[in-house]
Amino acid sequence: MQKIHARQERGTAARAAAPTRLPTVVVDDVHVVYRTPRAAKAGSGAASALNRLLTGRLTPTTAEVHAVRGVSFTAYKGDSIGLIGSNGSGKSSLLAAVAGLLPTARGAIYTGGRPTLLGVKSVLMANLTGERNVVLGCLAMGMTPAQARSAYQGIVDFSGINDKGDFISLPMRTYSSGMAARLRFAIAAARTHEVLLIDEALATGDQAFRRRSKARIRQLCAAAGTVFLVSHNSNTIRTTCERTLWMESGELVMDGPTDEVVNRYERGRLP
Ligand SMILES: Nc1ncnc2c1ncn2[C@@H]1O[C@H](COP(=O)(O)OP(=O)(O)OP(=O)(O)O)[C@@H](O)[C@H]1O
Repeated sequence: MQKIHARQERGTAARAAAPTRLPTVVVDDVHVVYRTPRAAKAGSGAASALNRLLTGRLTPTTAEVHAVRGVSFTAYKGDSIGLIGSNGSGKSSLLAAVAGLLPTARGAIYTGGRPTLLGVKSVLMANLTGERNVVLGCLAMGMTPAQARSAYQGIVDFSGINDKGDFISLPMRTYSSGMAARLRFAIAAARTHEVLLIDEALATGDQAFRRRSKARIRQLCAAAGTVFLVSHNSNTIRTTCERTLWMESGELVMDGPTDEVVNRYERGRLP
């Protein structure tokens, strides 16, 4: 993945001019295609499937899913961008491609900083305690051990994990999916990110946590970066994002001010 090197305007003329918006992510005609091996269809009954397994005569073919189809947009520093669309429309695939975790079949993605993807599926270590995961997460984000120690209590408080007992000293596998999502978000939100990509991580939190995370996202945007938020909750998108991208069948069907885009989406009206 290439990087954008934002031009530093230093001249007097540049200072006098209207402030330029710095691009942080440029997505240019991007396509994402999954290729998954699958057994050939010949004979769909249980007997022939068993026969193929026993004889080892499985004929592999490749299934292709064209998840993202020619998407282009530019995100700027300070943008908070919602990503909406029906199930399977390609939102998570697009975010994973922006994060550099999925290759693009065609097109290019340029980012001005290292993107951080925070998703419901991103892994914390299930057998380690919440406490250990907080420290490891901080170190993984580039903090020094001393910085991790000083960030620790703030992260635990923000996550609300210990509100009803000492859960932070229990292994992560004992957490509900909502608790794990809250801890993941609290760890990621402990430092500013040039580009933060959040995939449904807020949806599982309770009211109080959602309020805290929305406020934190606004701070993160103001502090420096660009935040992308995938959510099926229109209200979360409305209160968190100023701009929204609407995807359907892998294509970007609308990109504009959140109210405009979400209103149309809720009425099911493609532009
Ligand atoms: N690992 C994978 N292998 C093959 N196909 C995949 C894979 N992940 C996603 N897909 C397919 O890519 C398409 C887009 O999926 P994606 O998860 O990006 O959509 P989404 O808009 O995030 O969906 P949702 O709102 O349900 O989370 C779907 O058809 C899905 O089946």
